[in-house]
Amino acid sequence: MNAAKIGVITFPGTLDDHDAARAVRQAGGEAVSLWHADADLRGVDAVIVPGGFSYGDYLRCGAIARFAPVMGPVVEAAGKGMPVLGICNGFQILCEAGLLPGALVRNSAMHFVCRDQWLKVENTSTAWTTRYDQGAEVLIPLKSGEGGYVADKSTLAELEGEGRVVLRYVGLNPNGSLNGIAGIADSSGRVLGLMPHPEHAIDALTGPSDDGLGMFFSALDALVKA
Ligand SMILES: NC(=O)CC[C@H](N)C(=O)O
Repeated sequence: MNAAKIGVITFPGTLDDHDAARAVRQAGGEAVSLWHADADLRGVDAVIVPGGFSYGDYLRCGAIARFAPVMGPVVEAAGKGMPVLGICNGFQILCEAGLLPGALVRNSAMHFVCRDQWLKVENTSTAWTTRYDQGAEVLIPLKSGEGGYVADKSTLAELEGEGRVVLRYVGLNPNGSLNGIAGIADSSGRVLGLMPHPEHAIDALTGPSDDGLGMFFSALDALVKA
């Protein structure tokens, strides 16, 4: 059987596309490079919008990338159930694109945060989290300047009520995110955005853990079952 194809988008200023592609391969998938100017998704089964500084973070993180040609097909495919993972800058882009609610704003301490961060997995039924145990605590690197998750009261209540807060910071809240939110899903559970970087935690030898790999395995499981 052919490996499922997971597209990894590169925008000008993207930083973590290679690590995301490596994580896909390590989990047994085929990583397909997508370029910001692509008009289609090259036949992929899922998409990762990776981290970095797309378009230099000008204006606001993710605010320009959301208009990149490739994002049209991503939004359309997500609407039809394609699994989409937005990591850090990718999460910011998915919020700007309207695939996920709310926004990411400057960290409460007003400086860039780079640390290994404990997270709690609160929803194991999304396309990207089935490989985790409910309530599992995982150690994943976080490195961002605009990582504070905000949303209005009714959106927050909806996210909490529907179990769409998938990941929450444990121990401390590193960026002032409301309710300690580190990652959320859309209502289908197939689009996930998170600020920490699972693609940087795929090898216990180089650290800080291999806790991130489960996300890539989960998506590949979901694609096999689809
Ligand atoms: N690691 C990242 O993707 C960083 C995202 C964005 N540039 C920020 O600083 O918030």
